[in-house]
Amino acid sequence: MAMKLGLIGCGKMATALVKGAIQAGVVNPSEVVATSRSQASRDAFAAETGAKTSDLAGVLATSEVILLCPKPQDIPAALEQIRSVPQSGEGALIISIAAGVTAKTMEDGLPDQFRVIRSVPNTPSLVGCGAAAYCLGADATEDDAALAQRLLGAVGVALRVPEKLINAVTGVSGSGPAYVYLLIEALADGGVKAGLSRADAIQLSAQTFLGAATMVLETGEHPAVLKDKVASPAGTTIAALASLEKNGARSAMIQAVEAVVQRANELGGK
Ligand SMILES: NC(=O)C1=CN([C@@H]2O[C@H](COP(=O)(O)OP(=O)(O)OC[C@H]3O[C@@H](n4cnc5c(N)ncnc54)[C@H](OP(=O)(O)O)[C@@H]3O)[C@@H](O)[C@H]2O)C=CC1
Ligand SMILES: O=C(O)[C@@H]1CCC=N1
Repeated sequence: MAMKLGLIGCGKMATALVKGAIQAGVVNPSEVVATSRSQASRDAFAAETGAKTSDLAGVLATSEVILLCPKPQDIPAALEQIRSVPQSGEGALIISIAAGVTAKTMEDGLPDQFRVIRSVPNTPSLVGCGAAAYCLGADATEDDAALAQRLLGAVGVALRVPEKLINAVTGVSGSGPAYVYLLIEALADGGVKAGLSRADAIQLSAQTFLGAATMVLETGEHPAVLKDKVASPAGTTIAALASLEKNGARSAMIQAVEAVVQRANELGGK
């Protein structure tokens, strides 16, 4: 069953989610209606997805589920605009994707008839490989949770977590693709330094990340066990691992997640 999906804000993350959901068959473009601050963004979204666009009132009037997708700093204005539209009927489920912004902030800023789910998707949703989590606001129902699970789960893995862990999710999987792109590029740089062409190095590097990630997910083995299977005694890999440890690779990643949690807390007003 397709869902009547609305979007408030249709930038990069919204486009990735909706295109992924359309490809997965959980959303039909003819039942998606989006609004954004600028006409240019609305036009770009319609061209990318085949969805309709409208003003905010049109989105609110026709949608069962609304993805709220402005930047965290733009959420207060978006909530104010929603409040200024005369409401009738039972209201929709609002699924926010804004980093750091709490469910309570959204509930306090929305008319009473809206229910809220707070989520953290990521851009690989575009290719059906998303990693997302969500939590329920005070008035969201189990049916609402099932809807969020169906939408986010159609484009990858979707976990339900308590809200206190949502910023940690942002640190691992919401922002995570950016760290992985940096690592893919860096590994390819190493290959180029050792003589590979840029194109070959990027392909080998990206495929290595894909293969290693697939091994973790499909074998269920702990990453440390899989790592040990690559590292021969007195071999090449252990020399590289020693170099990575010496240069703080592991602690750099842990600190990256901590930095996200701190920034998300700031964006959430903590
Ligand atoms: N990018 C990512 O990987 C992820 C992003 N997020 C979250 O997703 C949200 C969007 O991020 P991203 O897609 O990267 O950002 P973008 O800037 O690409 O998209 C934000 C969109 O919101 C629109 N917008 C701003 N204010 C309003 C408003 N009042 N009413 C309607 N539309 C509005 C903007 O409109 P216009 O272009 O017309 O000015 C723009 O289209 C953020 O809150 C971010 O924290 C979460 C997980 C991952
Ligand atoms: O960088 C950001 O703030 C957003 C949230 C998670 C990924 N991108």
